[in-house]
Amino acid sequence: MNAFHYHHDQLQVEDLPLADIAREFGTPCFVYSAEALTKAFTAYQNAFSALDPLICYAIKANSNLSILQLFARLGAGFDIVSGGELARVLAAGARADKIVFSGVGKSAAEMKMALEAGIHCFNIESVNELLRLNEVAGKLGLKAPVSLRVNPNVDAMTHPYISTGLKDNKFGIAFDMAFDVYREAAALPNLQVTGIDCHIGSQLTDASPLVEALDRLLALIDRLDEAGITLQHVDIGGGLGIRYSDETPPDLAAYASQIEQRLAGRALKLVMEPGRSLVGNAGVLLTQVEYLKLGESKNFAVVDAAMNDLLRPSLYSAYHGILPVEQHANLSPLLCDVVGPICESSDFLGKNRELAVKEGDLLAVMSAGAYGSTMSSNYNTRTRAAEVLVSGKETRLIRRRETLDELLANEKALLQ
Ligand SMILES: Cc1ncc(COP(=O)(O)O)c(C=O)c1O
Ligand SMILES: N[C@@H](CCCC[NH3+])C(=O)O
Repeated sequence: MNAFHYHHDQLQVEDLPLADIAREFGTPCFVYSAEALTKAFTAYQNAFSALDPLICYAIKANSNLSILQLFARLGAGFDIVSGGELARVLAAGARADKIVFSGVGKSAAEMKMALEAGIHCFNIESVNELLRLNEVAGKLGLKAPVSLRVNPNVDAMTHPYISTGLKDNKFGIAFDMAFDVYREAAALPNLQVTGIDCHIGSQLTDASPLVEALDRLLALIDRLDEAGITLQHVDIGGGLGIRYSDETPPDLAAYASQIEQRLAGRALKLVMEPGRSLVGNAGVLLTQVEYLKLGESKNFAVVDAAMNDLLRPSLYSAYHGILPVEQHANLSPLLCDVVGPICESSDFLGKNRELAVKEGDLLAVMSAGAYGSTMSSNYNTRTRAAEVLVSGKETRLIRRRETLDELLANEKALLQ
């Protein structure tokens, strides 16, 4: 059964009505199912078990410390993109040697932090980054483990803003330049070349571009091997999509078997960086209808969550299902846009939805576990939402709702 399901007319998470959570913790509030998170992670472990991969959860999707801790306990490694994310995973109890560090703009200070922590490897995205890391490692008297993030120029066939593996994207080292950059890396004294990496985009609903990218990497790995540069791991990134409405995400077992076939007989450790597919459908954003506003050409359900809580609809015109927490059989549905209180026309969570709701009702914005709370902001001086983790009937507040005092503190202290 889906972790979020109706029991009679009540939408529940696991064994608990979402209405109970709203009553206890208020709205807007992110609610996550521990069971759904666990199932998503173990599905990866099971599908790829023959390869014994290092599954590095990409924490940009959801970096709540309790969620990181849950994954760490299941054996996850982590993919990070900043010193802040490094601090988070270490605070959650991650093993440093299971951390990979991606991103195009690593500062010297971030490199130092990660070197001192002893991470698994740096995914290097440019020649100048390579030179900087060599210098930073040299000053510390350390050798930095590196893998080059290669841009394979493969079309991920996803939204242009979240496509990362094409020539025009800022990410990775161009495929045709990669061989020479590897030779440069191998000649630098404070680096140890250990692997290769790519990540071509997010919310992929077809796995074939991922497999095509791997084929390109394997050809390069063979060429490097002939030149005396032998890699120990191949990191195939993340990117597997989830169902937001009617998409059919790639089948994990079928994807795993294609990877398995390609890695058979090779002494290469598999590393992966899934984000969305581990957390996306394990969370919802719970919100309350403040007003129903009936207009001439449009109706609106004005709710207490907004684009500052969940930016995806505004940023990518992304679709998220919106379900009433209590179903009313005798209420006629209203065709409306579900909008927040923010002063932007792009502040919507859903458009043209048929909802049988009245003021004061609760709504669940579905599939909000990934890129929800992590992309939230304080726009319009709105405090960040609470986050609650549910297991069976048990709730755990895993992030307190931000207070206005906390929000103002950094400025108040400097008032003249
Ligand atoms: C380098 C890197 N790895 C992994 C991910 C995780 O991707 P996804 O959430 O699509 O699995 C991202 C985000 O797209 C990324 O930029
Ligand atoms: N933030 C995006 C995905 C980008 C992934 C980061 N590389 C989303 O909500 O879909």
